[in-house]
Amino acid sequence: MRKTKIAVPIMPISIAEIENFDLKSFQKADIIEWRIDFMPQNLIFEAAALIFKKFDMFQILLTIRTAKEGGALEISNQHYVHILKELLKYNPDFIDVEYFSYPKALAELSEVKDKIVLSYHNFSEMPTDLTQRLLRMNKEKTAFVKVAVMPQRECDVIDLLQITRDLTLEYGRKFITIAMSDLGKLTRVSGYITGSCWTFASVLEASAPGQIELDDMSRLLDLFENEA
Ligand SMILES: O=C1C[C@@](O)(C(=O)O)C[C@@H](O)[C@@H]1O
Repeated sequence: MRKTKIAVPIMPISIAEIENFDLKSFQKADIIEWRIDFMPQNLIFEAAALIFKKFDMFQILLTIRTAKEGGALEISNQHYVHILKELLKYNPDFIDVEYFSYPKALAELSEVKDKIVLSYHNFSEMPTDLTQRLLRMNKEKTAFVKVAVMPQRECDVIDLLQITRDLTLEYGRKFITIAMSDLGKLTRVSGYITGSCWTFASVLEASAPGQIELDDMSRLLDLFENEA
């Protein structure tokens, strides 16, 4: 039984693109991450009805990756929370909330704290205060805490592996940590060692540097996590 869940981001920019997704391509995924930030805002709620219907056999993570954290959308706190609150009617399994960029959002979504993946993304570096950030996020007692950072050197990757293991031993399996780019690829398949409980893999296109294609990811996790 695989330990690490595989999340696959989808980034449709039109209704037709949603209708054309081939579900067979996603069979090995556990979670579908809808990257809402790619969808034209006037189509978000029409798209939601289609996505929750089409991917009803998967767990669904809602993510608005804002421009503040490497995403495609400039958005106010009020609008960020409004969209996420409106989409609650589809009963998503998980909701990504950018903790440091939208500090008011968590309190405004507190009724669904058990669905929240509290997140932090840094596409420039692995910040020296990452452990402090993770500890601060952990205190909010959300379902998961997720960071995706950009390593500049090998020791950044090794440090992230160690930080993840240490926090998991101390606070339990609730951390999702990723070092992006090719340099960081090891962190995407090391959950069996570090305790990082999800990984993100790609179908058709990657939503971040270093993502491994879903079929390869599935084979790698089977190799690392399933008893011979
Ligand atoms: O936070 C993450 C992780 C990610 O950035 C990655 O590196 O695979 C991909 C994003 O879509 C997702 O929201």
